[in-house]
Amino acid sequence: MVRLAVELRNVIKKRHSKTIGPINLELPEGHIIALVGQNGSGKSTLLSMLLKLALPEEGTICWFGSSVEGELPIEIRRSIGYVPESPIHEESHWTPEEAASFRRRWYPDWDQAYFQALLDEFEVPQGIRLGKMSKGERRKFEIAAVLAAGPKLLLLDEPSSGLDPFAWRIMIETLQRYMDERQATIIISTHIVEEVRRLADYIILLHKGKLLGMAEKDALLGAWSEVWVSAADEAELAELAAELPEALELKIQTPGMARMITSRMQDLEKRFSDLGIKKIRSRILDLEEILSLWTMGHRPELADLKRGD
Ligand SMILES: Nc1ncnc2c1ncn2[C@@H]1O[C@H](COP(=O)(O)OP(=O)(O)OP(=O)(O)O)[C@@H](O)[C@H]1O
Repeated sequence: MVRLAVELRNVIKKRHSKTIGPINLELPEGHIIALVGQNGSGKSTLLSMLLKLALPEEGTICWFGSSVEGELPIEIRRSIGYVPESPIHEESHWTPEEAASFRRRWYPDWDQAYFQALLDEFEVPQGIRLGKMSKGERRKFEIAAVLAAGPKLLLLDEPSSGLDPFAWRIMIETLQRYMDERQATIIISTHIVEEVRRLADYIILLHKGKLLGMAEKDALLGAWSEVWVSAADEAELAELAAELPEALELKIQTPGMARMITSRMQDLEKRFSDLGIKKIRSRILDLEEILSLWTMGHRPELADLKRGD
């Protein structure tokens, strides 16, 4: 049976005129889950609710199988690591070493050697105040410090914002290794499709406050194709449309050639040969295009944890 790190049931958060939710989600332990969606879709709000920094108006959230009334108990709070979109000001006058000695007192599993190794690998300058660091240097400190506390659940709000490509690669490898070695659950909000492609086991898509679903990344990759076939004119296009229920967004692209997209390429290929339709070429859509199609309403097959994914 799949163990859940977090479960949300009918969770609704009202933000002025905007409503985030209802959100129903089961987030499995030991996986990396990417939270994607356009600006303002509710990603940061969802992460804040997972820490009880924002409280939903409706619904319930369970952490590691327990729902919690009031504040998060200290043992649950300590098992969650959070890198917010903007760093907290309270630590800005400290050096990395001073901030670490404070955090060390709060997190019993703090691993100083791991913290130091990550600072070295990221080349975070030491001896200067966090508030004086560049955005990327501060981000690297935050990632190192959150991992050193040994969380079971890691909430990362756009963690790579400000990182150079070298640091970005270290971050990707570090998170992957951390998840593999500790069976931790990592929820990462991001706009970077390459990050999703490299890291995510599952993808959650939010759009304008609504949850569009959670899908397995591997099921999404390769799910959609763009296909071009010969079609003389609009009359022939209408015939194609009637004969090819698997084809979506069918239109004449250039004289003599029609373009379509499909999530049922094999069925379509068979139909082409049955009907004598001449395929000119096809290509598999990339993840960015698939997420855009999903946002526009072309829902993929969603993850079904009970099926044992
Ligand atoms: N503290 C707040 N008070 C009122 N409204 C808020 C607050 N925080 C966020 N909102 C609103 O809630 C909606 C969701 O915001 P949120 O920050 O969760 O989106 P996001 O998906 O993380 O966006 P981005 O990609 O830009 O970081 C937005 O319309 C935003 O204006």
